[in-house]
Amino acid sequence: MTDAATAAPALSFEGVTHGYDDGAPIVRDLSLALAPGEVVCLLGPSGCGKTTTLRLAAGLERPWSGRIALDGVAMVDGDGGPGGLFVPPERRRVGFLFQDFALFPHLTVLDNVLFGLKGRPRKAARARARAVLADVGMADLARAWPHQLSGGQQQRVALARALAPEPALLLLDEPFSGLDTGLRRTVREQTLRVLQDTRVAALMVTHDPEEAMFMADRIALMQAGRVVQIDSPMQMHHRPRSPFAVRFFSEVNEVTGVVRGGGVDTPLGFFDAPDLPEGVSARVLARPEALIPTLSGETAFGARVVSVRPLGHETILLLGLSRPGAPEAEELPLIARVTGQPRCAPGDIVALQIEDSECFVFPDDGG
Ligand SMILES: Nc1ncnc2c1ncn2[C@@H]1O[C@H](COP(=O)(O)OP(=O)(O)OP(=O)(O)O)[C@@H](O)[C@H]1O
Repeated sequence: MTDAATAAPALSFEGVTHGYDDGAPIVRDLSLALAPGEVVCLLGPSGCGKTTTLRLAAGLERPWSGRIALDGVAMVDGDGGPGGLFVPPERRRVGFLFQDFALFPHLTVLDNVLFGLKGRPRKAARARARAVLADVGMADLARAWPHQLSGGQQQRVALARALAPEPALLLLDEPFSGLDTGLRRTVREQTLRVLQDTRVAALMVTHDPEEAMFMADRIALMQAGRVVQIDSPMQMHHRPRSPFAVRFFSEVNEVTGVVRGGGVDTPLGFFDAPDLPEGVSARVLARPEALIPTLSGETAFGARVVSVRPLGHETILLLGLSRPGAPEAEELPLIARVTGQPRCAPGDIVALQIEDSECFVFPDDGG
């Protein structure tokens, strides 16, 4: 067995519930465990409780109930009452990286990193600060002031400062959202490399599915205070467990039908549904890339091209699926995403083929 399989989790939440003031709970009975060195992204819509979860791990909030442990050592246990265990933030070995970096403007890069190393012998602290600045590729700028640095460089210094005290866990809250698109990609890659090199476990909040897919060993998808699915990015993509998990990652086409003969017949064709009982209503979610339009192909479905939106290496097609004899106003609107630039134009009729591996069938329970 590997170390990761035998060691205590770097962070664990067991049945943690928390809210603010007397309001409804924001985090609900949440359980989650990060293996040593693992990067987990908390992903979910605005207000679902991601930042609250991070603040609970940091000790900035005391939960109403549940247990939180770092490296197997309890930090919080109990119902939040005076008798329960609660280790304050400064006594948890946790580093933070938040979106506005907040470097101290009156301290040099080196002194910013040294700030987190107070209490260590001076010489050892300087050696550690220089080593961690080298890890993030900022050794040459140790004497610079924050205002002399680009946004990406400032972010790397903030990362060095967070990692300098050798935290057991790094907490990142939307750390790249203040950066513009090109820089964000570069800083994201550098940050991931540093996390992998230092093997620190990290819990990162993001609302950007692409960022979570890129950064995470596992994605914890949150909805209304609960983790509704936790899986690797690939599992999340190939085996979404709910309509919510499909919809959160992209726009989707949705059609419904009733299960008959082991499958469901819909306007987009017949889909196998071996796990659903006969006679129940089912909902099929087809990602835009599941719809493959061709100008000449043989298919049961003809769709009218409503608009063509080139995105560079991909094109989004808005289509209208007609039923024989039905007026245009009753067309079913569909969205397709194709690689490159198709040769069709608005008004063309295209034949649609459906790629089943990008379609998912769920019971239609209104969710
Ligand atoms: N200090 C607070 N006092 C009262 N309510 C709060 C406080 N902090 C957060 N909330 C509420 O808790 C809910 C969840 O907030 P939280 O910041 O955890 O969500 P989030 O998923 O991180 O959202 P976002 O992506 O918008 O940052 C929101 O409705 C928010 O208004």
